[in-house]
Amino acid sequence: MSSVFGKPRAGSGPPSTPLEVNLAILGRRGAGKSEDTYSSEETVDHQPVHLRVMDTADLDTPRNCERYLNWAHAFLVVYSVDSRQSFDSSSSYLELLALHAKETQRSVPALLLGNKLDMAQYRQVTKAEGVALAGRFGCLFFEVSACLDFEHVQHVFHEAVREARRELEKSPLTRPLFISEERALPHQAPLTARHGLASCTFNTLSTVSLKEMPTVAQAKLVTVKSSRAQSKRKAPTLTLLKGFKIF
Ligand SMILES: Nc1nc2c(ncn2[C@@H]2O[C@H](COP(=O)(O)OP(=O)(O)OP(=O)(O)O)[C@@H](O)[C@H]2O)c(=O)[nH]1
Repeated sequence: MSSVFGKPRAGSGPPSTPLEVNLAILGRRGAGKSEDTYSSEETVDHQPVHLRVMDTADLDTPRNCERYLNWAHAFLVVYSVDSRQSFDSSSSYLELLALHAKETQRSVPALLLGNKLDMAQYRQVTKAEGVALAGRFGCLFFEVSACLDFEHVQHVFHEAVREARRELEKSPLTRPLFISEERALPHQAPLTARHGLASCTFNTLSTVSLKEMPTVAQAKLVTVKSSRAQSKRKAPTLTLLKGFKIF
């Protein structure tokens, strides 16, 4: 799989052109996903990758799913190994993704991730259960500790990129839909991208419409931001995304 990366492909432009990958992180609140939308320049198997990560913040079940279903090239479904509820939710997300794939005839890879492995003494979900759930939906499975194991978390993100890329190569003409419109709630000022990606702004989203994804120069990446999320971002939590050095 890794040999695919870093090699120029017919019709794919110069090798230095970053591969653009949208990754949506799904899961019940508290699973350790963090909560925000980020961009990051990564190198995966010697190839530059412009990775956009949309972290969602559903309370317990999937909601307002259109914002990521048609946007993502890959999904990371996260639960916490010390939370049975979060595991049950991850099952709902995988079912949702499977249904969407069936309806749209578009296969988008999903990876199942059991987080908080450092809390294994409080496990409510066995590794075998994670493996079985992933097997049911045909996705890769990992257990990690976002707090303690940066390398492994990075590996998971890179695996997601590889999976996304493989699908993109299979059907390069199938471009994902893109959430293009937003209407910020009054009194909530837009947040600017931490890494200065001019094409991204992070605002509160109240309405969405879907279009074909524009080129990156035109792109305006938005996500749902709750006021809770905005206040949370100041909290010094150790999270998956922080572990991934997107900050
Ligand atoms: N022990 C442990 N705690 C973690 C780990 N990852 C995240 N946490 C903690 O779990 C709590 C929830 O993390 P968040 O990143 O807010 O989880 P979330 O899934 O985004 O949840 P919401 O923000 O509520 O949507 C925080 O206190 C984190 O510090 C981990 O690997 N191990």
